[in-house]
Amino acid sequence: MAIVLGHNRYGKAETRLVRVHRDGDTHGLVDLNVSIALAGDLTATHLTGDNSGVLPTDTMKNTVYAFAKQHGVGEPEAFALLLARHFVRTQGQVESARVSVESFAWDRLGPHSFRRRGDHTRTATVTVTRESTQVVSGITGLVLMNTTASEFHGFVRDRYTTLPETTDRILATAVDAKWRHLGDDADWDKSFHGAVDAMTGAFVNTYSLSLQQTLMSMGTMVLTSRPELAEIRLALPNKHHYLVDLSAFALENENEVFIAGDRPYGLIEGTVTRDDVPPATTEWYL
Ligand SMILES: O=c1[nH]c(=O)c2[nH]c(=O)[nH]c2[nH]1
Repeated sequence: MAIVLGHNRYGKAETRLVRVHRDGDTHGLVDLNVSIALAGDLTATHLTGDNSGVLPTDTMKNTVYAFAKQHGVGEPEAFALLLARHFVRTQGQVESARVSVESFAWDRLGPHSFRRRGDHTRTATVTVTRESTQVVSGITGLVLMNTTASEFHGFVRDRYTTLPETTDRILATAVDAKWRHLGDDADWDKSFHGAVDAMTGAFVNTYSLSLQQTLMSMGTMVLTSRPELAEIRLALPNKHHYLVDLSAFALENENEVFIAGDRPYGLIEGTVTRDDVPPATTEWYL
């Protein structure tokens, strides 16, 4: 009996690419998850660990980011073809390259502001006692991004701080918010949509020096435009987008090619309150 190697392939899975196409102040946005699998003569590495025919998966990831800079990113099919043909053309030992792309759709909110398409969840929690009624409305999973108009600098530096200061970064978050109503007979739909529009508008229109500042601006806009609301609690994950260092490939990255980070993420939380209203009757945001 002989044990033999069967079908095999390898590659880099789930390279998260965000490509910003800058046309002055107006930006385009492409958000992809790219997976690459190469197959061919890979017997040696499996049988003896001879890697002379193994293009590192790390290189495949780099190629995704470098091609995004060099060629831009249009339709997912076109970008996948570009990558797959490159690996087959340049690597003689590669017989087949499979490139799979997931493309996340974003709707435009402004020249450089976007909302990720897809469902967010509207929430409502009411607490009734013999003495009181409390209505709390909210939203989760409202994903927003500004591709510029966001800076972060002047922060504390200690011996463990490596974060560079920036005057131009992506600011992205998935809004998780709850807000407390003063009464129990509002026009709930109108109030909900008004609050969401106010939050979204504040995110889009605030030139941000920190996500904390943006949080305050969102809460303030909701309370100033919705007199039926007493306070709002916001939990904003800072969905980090890391600038890809393309200098090893003699390419400049002028805030165009980003790694969409998954975790860890910053989590900025805060309550914004009107100071002339009765306090909550329960721990309303838990
Ligand atoms: O807006 C931000 N606030 C922070 O507190 C923080 N911390 C960090 O690393 N990046 C950021 N960004």
